[in-house]
Amino acid sequence: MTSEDSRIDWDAYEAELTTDPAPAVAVDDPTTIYQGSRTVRREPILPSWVRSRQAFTSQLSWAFQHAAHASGYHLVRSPWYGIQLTGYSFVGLGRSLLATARWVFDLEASPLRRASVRREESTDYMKLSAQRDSRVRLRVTLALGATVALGVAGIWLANASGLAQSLAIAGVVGLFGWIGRPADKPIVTPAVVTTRVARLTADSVVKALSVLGLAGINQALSKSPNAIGFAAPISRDGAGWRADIDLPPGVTAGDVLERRDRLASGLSRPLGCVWPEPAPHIHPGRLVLWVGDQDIAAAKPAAWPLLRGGQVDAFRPIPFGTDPRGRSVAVSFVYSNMLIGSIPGMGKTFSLRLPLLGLALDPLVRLWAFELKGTGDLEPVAKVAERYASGADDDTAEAALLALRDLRKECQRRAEVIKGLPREVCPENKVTPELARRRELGLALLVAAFDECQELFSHPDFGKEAAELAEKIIKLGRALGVILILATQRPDAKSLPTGVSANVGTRFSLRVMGQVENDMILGTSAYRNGLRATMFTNRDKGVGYLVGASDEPVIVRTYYLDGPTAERITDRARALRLAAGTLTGYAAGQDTAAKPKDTLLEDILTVLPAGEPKAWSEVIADRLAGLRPDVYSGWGAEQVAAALKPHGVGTGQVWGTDPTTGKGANRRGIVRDHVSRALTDRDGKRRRGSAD
Ligand SMILES: Nc1ncnc2c1ncn2[C@@H]1O[C@H](COP(=O)(O)OP(=O)(O)OP(=O)(O)O)[C@@H](O)[C@H]1O
Repeated sequence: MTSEDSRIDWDAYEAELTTDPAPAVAVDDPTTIYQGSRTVRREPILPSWVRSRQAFTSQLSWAFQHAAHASGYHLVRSPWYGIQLTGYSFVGLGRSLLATARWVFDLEASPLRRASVRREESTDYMKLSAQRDSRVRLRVTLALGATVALGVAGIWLANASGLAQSLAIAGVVGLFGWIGRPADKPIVTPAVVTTRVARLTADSVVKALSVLGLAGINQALSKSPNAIGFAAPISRDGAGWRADIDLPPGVTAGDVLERRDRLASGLSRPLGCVWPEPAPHIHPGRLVLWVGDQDIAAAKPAAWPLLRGGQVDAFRPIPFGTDPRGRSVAVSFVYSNMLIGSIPGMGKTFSLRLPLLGLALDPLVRLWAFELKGTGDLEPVAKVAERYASGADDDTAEAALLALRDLRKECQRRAEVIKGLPREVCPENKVTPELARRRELGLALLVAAFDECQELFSHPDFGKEAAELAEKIIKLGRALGVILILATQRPDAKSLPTGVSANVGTRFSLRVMGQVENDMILGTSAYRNGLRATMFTNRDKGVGYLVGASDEPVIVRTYYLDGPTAERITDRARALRLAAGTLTGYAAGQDTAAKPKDTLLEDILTVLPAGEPKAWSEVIADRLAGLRPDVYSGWGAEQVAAALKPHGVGTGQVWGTDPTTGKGANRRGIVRDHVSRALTDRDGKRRRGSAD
């Protein structure tokens, strides 16, 4: 710990940050109360789409889109409907004339009359004939009246406007066409075909569980067909069915999760519809099975709520994705760092870019972005980033390392600022929205993203120092408004330091291949607790387990924002920043990502005069801080050793005298000759380089 550190009670900061301000996104229905063995379920008074503004607007927009779709569909087909109706109208006219004639001449009673003739019942026949005569007389009069009325209407129509004539002709053709239509062939085909999804039943669930090949389930079922319990009736939940299952003793939800594909096969549903989740807070054998009506991978991703416009408050959670049930899931970057991991090509960069775009829409948030693969996927963010670098080379890795060093210093500066504030302004010793808004304090959220961070952490020269710095920043920066977002495609101990992976608050794992990677990203024991990002398939792009954003881990499909959309968002964010006067650094054309000139070797030779061949590293660090406090303040022996390593200068045991105790001791130190030799080598190389 450096002298700067000792003035700050870092542990106190840590202890105060035990609560996560992100609002809970309940996976399990909170209206379910468990009363011993009985489950009582309170049905909500209002349907969920009325209670949530987002659900209400989505329902409304669905209705609108449905109506618009149906109108468009029928409008396009209306000429064809007209042709068909005209054709059928002749048939309809014939049918109508025939039916009128049958009615006028009472033909429906003629079989009765013929029967009375056959039976030679003259009284019956006389009665029927008399009835027919009176009926026909009345009906002929009515028919004549109707014909006269039609004739008058025809004469009026002949003199009416063209529009009235067209409407009348369309009406008559439509009416007769409708009457003449064939019974087996509808003229108007439905615009929306509703596919009925089979209801999820307890029987189908038990059958599907019994084909998983799990001995525990099969043995239990052979003893009792009721070995699989249901904690609550299977019910509709969002656009799918939900079953709360109690697996037989000894079987865990994780066992089932591993066989998600077999479960889907047993249920005869697409894999992307079948989402088993553990509920370890109830017990390890509780499985919450959600079976969606639609394959999540095939479904159109929901639109990002921030797409439409407006500004963002970074102290509120940023919309990140939707759970399989279609509910929005947000991630808070206040007091919480984030780690994203997966095998290549599953959507890490998209998942990292998404919150950066959201945070960019808060003009007070300072953004640093480093993309160590060199594909330029974070390019849209560069327009608003205070620091930005992209590349798979050493220079970019070094720029990222320098950024970490500066973040560390920034943490120390912020801690000093906060310490100096009156208790009533800053009672909890951490950055609040009010403090972040006071620009003179410089406490606005500073979010630094490192995509493909394994390139930095496994770098032969910078890796060790970067890992140490990242761990410190992750532990201490969050209270001070300095937040890291890291994404890696190689989550192993070498590429993702355990000090880093153990301390991040929010974790998002897209598809990974094994338990070790799974637990590196989602946290120790995640796999054992049934959180298995191994169950995702190659089709599940952008789909992962999100841990730490809410009380319960949740499966999330990230909102999909492609490159052009990201550009549009950062254009908006840039305009907001220009208006607020917060566009600084790289985005404002100042090259802050450029490395400051490295004068370490010269500086060491300055503080270690020729008459002093060796000195302890800590002594050198103190002297360097005296020489250039802006560059070296806060450095200790470790930093000096790490910074010298890329120059090929190592440290060794050096005999010296402790200035405070006056006692001699052997400690790690530097030999002046090594430094001057490294300087000569470097200058020689530079000369040769410029000569080439
Ligand atoms: N939410 C999403 N919905 C649908 N497709 C997505 C989603 N997120 C990402 N994808 C798709 O996944 C592909 C890979 O995304 P991305 O480049 O972020 O992967 P990656 O994990 O960073 O890959 P690599 O490790 O190779 O850099 C993209 O082309 C994108 O189309």
